[in-house]
Amino acid sequence: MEIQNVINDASSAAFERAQALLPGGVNSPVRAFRGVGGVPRFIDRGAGAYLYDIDGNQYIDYVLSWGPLILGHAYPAVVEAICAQAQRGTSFGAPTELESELAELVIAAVPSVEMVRFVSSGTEATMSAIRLARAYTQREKIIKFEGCYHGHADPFLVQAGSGVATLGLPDSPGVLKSATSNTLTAPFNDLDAVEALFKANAGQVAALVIEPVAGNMGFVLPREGYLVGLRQLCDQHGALLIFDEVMTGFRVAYGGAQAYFNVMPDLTCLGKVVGGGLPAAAYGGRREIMQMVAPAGNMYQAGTLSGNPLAMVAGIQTLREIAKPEVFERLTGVTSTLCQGFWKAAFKNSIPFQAHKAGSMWGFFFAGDEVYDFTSAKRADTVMFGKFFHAMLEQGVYLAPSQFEAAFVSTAHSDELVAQTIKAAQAAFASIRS
Ligand SMILES: Cc1ncc(COP(=O)(O)O)c(C=O)c1O
Ligand SMILES: N[C@H](C=O)CCC(=O)O
Repeated sequence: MEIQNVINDASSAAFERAQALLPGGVNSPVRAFRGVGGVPRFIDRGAGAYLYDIDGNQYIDYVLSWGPLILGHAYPAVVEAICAQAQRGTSFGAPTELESELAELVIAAVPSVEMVRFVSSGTEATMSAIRLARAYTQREKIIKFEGCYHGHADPFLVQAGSGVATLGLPDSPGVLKSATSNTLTAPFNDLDAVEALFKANAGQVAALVIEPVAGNMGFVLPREGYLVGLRQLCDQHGALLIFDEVMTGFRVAYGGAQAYFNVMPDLTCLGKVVGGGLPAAAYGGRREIMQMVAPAGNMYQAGTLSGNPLAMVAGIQTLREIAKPEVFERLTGVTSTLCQGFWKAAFKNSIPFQAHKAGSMWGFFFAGDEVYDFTSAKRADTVMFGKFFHAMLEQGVYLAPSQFEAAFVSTAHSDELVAQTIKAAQAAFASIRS
């Protein structure tokens, strides 16, 4: 194994300083490396597919800011657009034409979206979408899935994935029982469980919200027919279907998971790629439902920095670039090569393992049996994951520091970098065997 990145003195010092100032030394839990141990790398800069830490180590980055950077770090057209906009002002608190420009791109791309409202984070998007669903249906309950993560708003912090799963936390203290008493949960990929919930709560379910491809319990694909089945159950029971495409939007396909699987939700939440690496997110859907949002209607939702011009131009440039047909063809090919390469290397070392993908989003488990829900995801070997993660980090490959996260590729991940990553994986599997 070719070890490159073992010196992390500067990151260690920075982490010590940060821990005295910020809870856990970070501003979002998974970054703290608690799922894998060790010192989180403090980042100096990013360029293309690479991250550089403050000790001068270079990494091929498969986290990409947790998904947004589909063009890689500091993509020139995006940086130029942000700089040009910054010269003209960073925020106005008044409408700009940029918001309509990005809205037109979103509506053209995402098949079920006819109108859109921009917000600043995925959390705001999902929180607002369920408020809207409740207002529209005049019902109170929602169904979510074990291991799915929809941001940190109170009603969603029930059996949540991502950092909640990484840290093995129970549902969060501080969240009132009354805030979650209308949240029903079902296992992912189990239509019968959803049908039973609808029957037991007849006429009370406003919406079913799902990550159509789960990326916050690790990467888990929906089984054949599952999303169509959910669509049918929602129709039968008068509930709205909400796809949380914060992660999958513009990622598994340009039109998101709904285009990839050809299943249309009533409302869609977007984030990450839509802001091109700046804080923008959105919710949108059928015009008739979206017209309920204030000031067109009376469902209230607002934001000082919503539709921020810097974020709008970053989103516009990003979507323009990735709309080119050849982009997704290449991204999908690169992701397939990575998954196959990892899987073959694990197999060669007799390590129970699986890797899966959709478009430019992928993930893997140290598990021999099929992973199809949160329970089976939790059976995966997190100790092996931790060893593999560090073996890769030492060879200059930056993966998400938790088994319960997904991985991403960008247009900057060349065939050469992918080959280098697979070579590192071969060495990592060999080093962690037994
Ligand atoms: C599927 C999904 N929904 C919602 C969120 C929340 O987004 P944010 O972190 O921007 O609030 C995330 C990520 O954190 C996510 O992956
Ligand atoms: N899984 C989360 C988002 O997709 C990871 C981001 C975070 O919690 O910081």
